[in-house]
Amino acid sequence: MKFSQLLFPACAASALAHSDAHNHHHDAHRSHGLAGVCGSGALPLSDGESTCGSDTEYLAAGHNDVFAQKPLDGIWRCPNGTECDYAHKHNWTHSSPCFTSPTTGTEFCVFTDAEFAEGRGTSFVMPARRADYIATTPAFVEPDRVKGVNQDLKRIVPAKYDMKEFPGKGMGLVANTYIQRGDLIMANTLSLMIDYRVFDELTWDEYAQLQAFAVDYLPDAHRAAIMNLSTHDGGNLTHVATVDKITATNAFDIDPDADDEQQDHGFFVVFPEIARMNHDCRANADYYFDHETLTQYIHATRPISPGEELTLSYINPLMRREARLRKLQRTWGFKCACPLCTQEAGRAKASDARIKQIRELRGQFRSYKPESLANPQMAELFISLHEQEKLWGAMYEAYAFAALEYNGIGEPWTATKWAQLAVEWGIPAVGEKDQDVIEMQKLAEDPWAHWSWMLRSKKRAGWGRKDGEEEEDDEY
Ligand SMILES: C[S@@+](CC[C@H](N)C(=O)[O-])C[C@H]1O[C@@H](n2cnc3c(N)ncnc32)[C@H](O)[C@@H]1O
Repeated sequence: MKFSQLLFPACAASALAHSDAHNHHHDAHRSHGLAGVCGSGALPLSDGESTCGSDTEYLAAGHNDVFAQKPLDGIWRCPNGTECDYAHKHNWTHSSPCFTSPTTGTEFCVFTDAEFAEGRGTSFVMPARRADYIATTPAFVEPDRVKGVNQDLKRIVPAKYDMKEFPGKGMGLVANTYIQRGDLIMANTLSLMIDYRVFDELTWDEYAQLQAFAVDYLPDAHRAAIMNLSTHDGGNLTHVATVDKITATNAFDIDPDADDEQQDHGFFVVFPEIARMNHDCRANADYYFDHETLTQYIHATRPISPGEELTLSYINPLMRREARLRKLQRTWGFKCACPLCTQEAGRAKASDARIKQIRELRGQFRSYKPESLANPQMAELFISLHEQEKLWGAMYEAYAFAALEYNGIGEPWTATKWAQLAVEWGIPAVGEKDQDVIEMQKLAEDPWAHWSWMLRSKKRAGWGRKDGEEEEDDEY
């Protein structure tokens, strides 16, 4: 799931898993000026337009290369100094209007490629340099990678769902067939991607205009699908204000990819078909964003019967009932009436107690200090608590912790069993490129060679420590 971190010790080569705020329906209401999903720390390397060195111009290069540099002699050079001729700017159908931030001098423009993904189109609101970087991803340069992805505007395979009205919730999606756990329900390339900085650095008039242009430049059917989306509470608004309400009600927060130089600035992203899914604290589907295909994937996290509503969790599901109700009311403006939020007091209390215990246990698993109490029995309890709580989207994480705990005391076969389950449940929930999934694949392949092998035992016994050396304070 996207709300926790399955953290591996800092000493291990494995990268960290998802950030707390990774790719979810936005839970910080941008118009209230709360920090966006990715914060707004100073950048080591800012936009080319504003702080690029005077003798060097940076442009996005091939997606695996970082950036090519153009010195004054006019020869494109890759970061390693060799000449490269692939640096280019994307040929956008539209690349205006623009507004400049008075605080940082960063210029934000609308960029639309109406031909993207077989003519579905896509729009960005961000600095030119960032849009050009995104246009070097495989979704743009290898169009076959996104061929047939969007079924909603050009359907050639039957939909697994219908749209219908749900009393008190507006429209929603309902399964029209039996869907197995792990099945793909739908996928969509992004329609509108907004750099979160615009909400802090531009005025409402400016950023609302940019959003409206970005929507208006899209091909007609696509534009109509966005303009039909819910504004949550309706109202008689101008076109610009309507678009702003639509993005606020329907956008997902998405973190930058690992190669994006502007790591601190996340995105606000709209996928109109996926946005029809309503919230449930124990959702039957989960989502992840793939930066190579610029596609959001939705998979079933448990078996779903025809007639069941298809749901996503808009918030971190590991919150107490009261906290969930408050968060959904404050950010989304509705009183949660999902089965978990409306169960009778005794069961709600028991659920809250399980959630508390899950959070405590996770703290133990994430620590590799000798005093951590984590052990395989606690990991088995962790799995059971996830099952009792119906946290299907997070099961892979529970299996992964069990794999690490068993491997950590030198039980390779049980560790492999849990690692394989983590992979099997992780792929539909977070995608095959997710670092946790990759780590579990490595563990299952060779538990003895994995960084976690005997790590708990070693830490507790103080193995590998020289006399007088302090136990390092692992930072997670
Ligand atoms: C992303 S949209 C979901 C689709 C929307 N129902 C529609 O008609 O297009 C989010 C909005 O749907 C409504 N909504 C989603 N989940 C809900 C729930 N569990 N209970 C009540 N309203 C809900 C709220 O108005 C929320 O602001």
